[in-house]
Amino acid sequence: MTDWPDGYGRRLLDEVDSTLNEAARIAPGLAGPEWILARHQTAARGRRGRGWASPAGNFSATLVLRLNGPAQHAALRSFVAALALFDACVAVTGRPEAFSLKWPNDVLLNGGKLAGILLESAGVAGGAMPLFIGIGVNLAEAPPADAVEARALRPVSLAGETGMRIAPEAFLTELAAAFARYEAQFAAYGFAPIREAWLSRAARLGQPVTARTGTSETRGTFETVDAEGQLVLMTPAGRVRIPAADVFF
Ligand SMILES: O=C(O)CCCC[C@@H]1SC[C@@H]2NC(=O)N[C@@H]21
Repeated sequence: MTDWPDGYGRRLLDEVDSTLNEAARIAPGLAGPEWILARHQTAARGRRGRGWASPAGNFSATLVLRLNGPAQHAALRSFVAALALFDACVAVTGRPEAFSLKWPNDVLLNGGKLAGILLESAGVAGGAMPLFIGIGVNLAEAPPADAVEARALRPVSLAGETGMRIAPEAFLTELAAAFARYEAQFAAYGFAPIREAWLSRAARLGQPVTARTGTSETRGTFETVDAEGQLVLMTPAGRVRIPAADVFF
């Protein structure tokens, strides 16, 4: 059985608007990192202003962290969280080959989108930056395919793809333990080992992908992720580094 990691708090809510909103409300009173898990969210949000379906049975949580390091390290926590999510998925299913990571931080199962991460921050308070890592996993149910953009990957659920029913509380224990391990590695050795581990689980490495930023699109071969976490594409016009985008396969 996996132990809850030392130094991390947790609270369980029946219903909340969004665990990200709850994180912002409680952060000023927290002394250390805290996981907030909600059975149901009434106003969950996804990346780039999109909504996020959050029915009971799915995993909906936010980790509140206080960061003392350089501001650019905050965004790299999305790779730490994605790796932890990957490991938690493997821990509960025993199927490492079924999962992969899509830049910057989606978890795929059998090639469909299983989980997403949304990072938010709340400005500097007392020298430490509060960072909120919102994580949603379709443990029980996935939204219908027509609820996502035309070129987006099909949404999948863990139950639908594997027949396994995993309780959000059990998933949180695995995720919190994995996050604490990778966070300790990040604190000790920086981004390099996190980057290597992320790349070894990456979907479509060496293959053509399209990165969309606003209204412009860049098509190229997915070469790597650089030391700043940027997507590196080799295009006919040369190597392009992309700090933030939606990626389509
Ligand atoms: O668009 C994505 O891929 C990111 C989805 C993030 C959803 C999670 S669910 C818990 C937390 N609360 C929210 O309102 N959003 C995040």
